[in-house]
Amino acid sequence: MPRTVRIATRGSRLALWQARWVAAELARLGRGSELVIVETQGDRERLPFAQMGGQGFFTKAVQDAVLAEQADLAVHSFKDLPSAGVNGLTLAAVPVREDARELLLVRPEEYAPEEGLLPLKKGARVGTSAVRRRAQLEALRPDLQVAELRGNVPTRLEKLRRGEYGAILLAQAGVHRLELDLRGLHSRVLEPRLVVPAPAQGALALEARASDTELLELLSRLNDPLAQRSVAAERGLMARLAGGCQLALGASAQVVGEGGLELLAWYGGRLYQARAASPEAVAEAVFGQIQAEFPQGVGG
Ligand SMILES: NCc1[nH]cc(CCC(=O)O)c1CC(=O)O
Repeated sequence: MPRTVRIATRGSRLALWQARWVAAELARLGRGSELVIVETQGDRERLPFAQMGGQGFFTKAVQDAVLAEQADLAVHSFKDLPSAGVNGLTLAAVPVREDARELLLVRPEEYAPEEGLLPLKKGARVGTSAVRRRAQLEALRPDLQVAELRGNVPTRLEKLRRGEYGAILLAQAGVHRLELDLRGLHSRVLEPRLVVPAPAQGALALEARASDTELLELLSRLNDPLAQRSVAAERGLMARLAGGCQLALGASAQVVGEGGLELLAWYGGRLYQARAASPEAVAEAVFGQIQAEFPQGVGG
């Protein structure tokens, strides 16, 4: 009998949904699993992200559980994972990706389809905690009042329903996976050219110990090459800009033609785009464009 795989995950509804999805995929491959729930710094502290020190608030404790052999497999929202790898762990698979696009949810009284770029009344109060979302919203619609919003996906929706915000901007993937009830709200999925999603948004990262060859071999069967290549391009750009989720960077890659990649990025108030044959080449091409635009240096 092969051993049961212990899956380390955060305890949020979305994280549990994702871990259970991986458990179901493992069951499909004939392997049993159990969940090991880990509380992370991001679950304990409710500070705005910009005020939290370090990186990997949502991922480090989950990785530590695998390194300490309290679990075998870490399941993360890929976009929460810092670019720097962790010694002893390997990215084992990037499964089929959910919709990577952003979703704007609007209360009826703030909805204004005729307002153009975003269907929001002038001066609407929009909730988000991501520096990237704030920067892109302010660039698109300087009239908006962007307000800090923390909490898990269902909590954010609850705060919108209570009227604390006129609208919120979040990942379509989380709302989709949790099948949240959006009745009574206007919802608009935003194309990447309008609001560029975070690198790796909608993708999962499956990490295991580098020494666990038996599990790495099993997990490789959950890898989706299209998801892996698009994420590699987006994160390749993020790594070159030396940033984590605190960086106001949007990046969205598409596999085009015969395995080529197109990468769209938003950084410092403008859009960039390139096509190339590999994730590394397309990340390098867009990085070059950004460097040319910011000769004093980028990142930080
Ligand atoms: N930082 C929180 C986070 N991490 C992953 C997701 C959504 C799911 C995903 O992108 O895969 C979210 C919520 C959000 O941004 O709305």
